[in-house]
Amino acid sequence: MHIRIATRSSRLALWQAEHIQARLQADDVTSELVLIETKGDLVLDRSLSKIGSKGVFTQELEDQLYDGRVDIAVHSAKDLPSSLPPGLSIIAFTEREVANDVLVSRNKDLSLTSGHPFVIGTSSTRRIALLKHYCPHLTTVDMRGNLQTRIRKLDEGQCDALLLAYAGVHRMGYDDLIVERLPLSEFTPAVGQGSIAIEASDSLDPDKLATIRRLVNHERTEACLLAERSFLNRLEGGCSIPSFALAQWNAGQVSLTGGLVSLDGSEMLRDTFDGPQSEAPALGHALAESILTRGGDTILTNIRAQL
Ligand SMILES: NCc1[nH]cc(CCC(=O)O)c1CC(=O)O
Repeated sequence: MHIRIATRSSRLALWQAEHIQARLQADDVTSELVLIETKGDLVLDRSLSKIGSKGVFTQELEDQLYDGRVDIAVHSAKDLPSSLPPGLSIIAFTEREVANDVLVSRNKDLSLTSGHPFVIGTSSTRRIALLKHYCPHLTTVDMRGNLQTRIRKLDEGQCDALLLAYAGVHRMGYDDLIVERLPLSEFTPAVGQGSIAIEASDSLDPDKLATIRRLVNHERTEACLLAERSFLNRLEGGCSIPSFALAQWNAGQVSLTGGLVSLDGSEMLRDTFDGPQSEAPALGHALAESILTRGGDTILTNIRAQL
């Protein structure tokens, strides 16, 4: 069996695609990578929320899936919109890496809780809003580009620290620069953070589908991500909305915590729902309903007006 894999060409994307290749190789499946640039890679002078929330890092890969030029596309699960274009599905999720956000700096003394002001580079609306809520003494500067670019900007002095996903920092070998791992209870990650998702056309050969699922999919992570993605889907939020959610396995059940924070950090809504694996999508829906009825709908309306 031979699998053609579409991937972005950033170092992180290549690491992830090669990780999938290694998984497939365990069963003598051969594969090749097809490197594709996306709008999110090419347009670096505007924030993601201004480029457009949906499919900024995925659309050009999806075009290849439709054409049948590739069998699968490999993405950070976090970068995949909560509803996919017709005819495309996620067929597998890898076991989630440590999901936390981390503070990255050359200065080991920096901490979000020290009370000392400093400047954090990030372009994520979620991270900016959470920082405004929990750490109003800190300031942020816009920082886009891949991980290597951001670390260069850090070294040039454009900021004192970066706020990043542990998963990407670790995969790129920058663990030495981690000065703090942020608590999941406050800096709850973005939906999907830390897992790698495999996207395919619904017309993918069933033998390939079964083989890829067997070699790559992690069932518990899949249940957790179904819960998180159902939450995001109900909020109709892409990566431009400061929502957050993390589902975890707890005594045989899925426990989903998530919510929404206003852009200025002043309003914070959170809730937790637990249930059996089979009800994972319903948990996401219930969480979204809770957040929306408690004022989340107004927060979302305001956010959409401001972006
Ligand atoms: N938004 C970009 C992005 N998409 C996935 C990751 C990291 C890897 C992951 O979370 O799986 C990152 C960088 C970051 O947020 O620090």
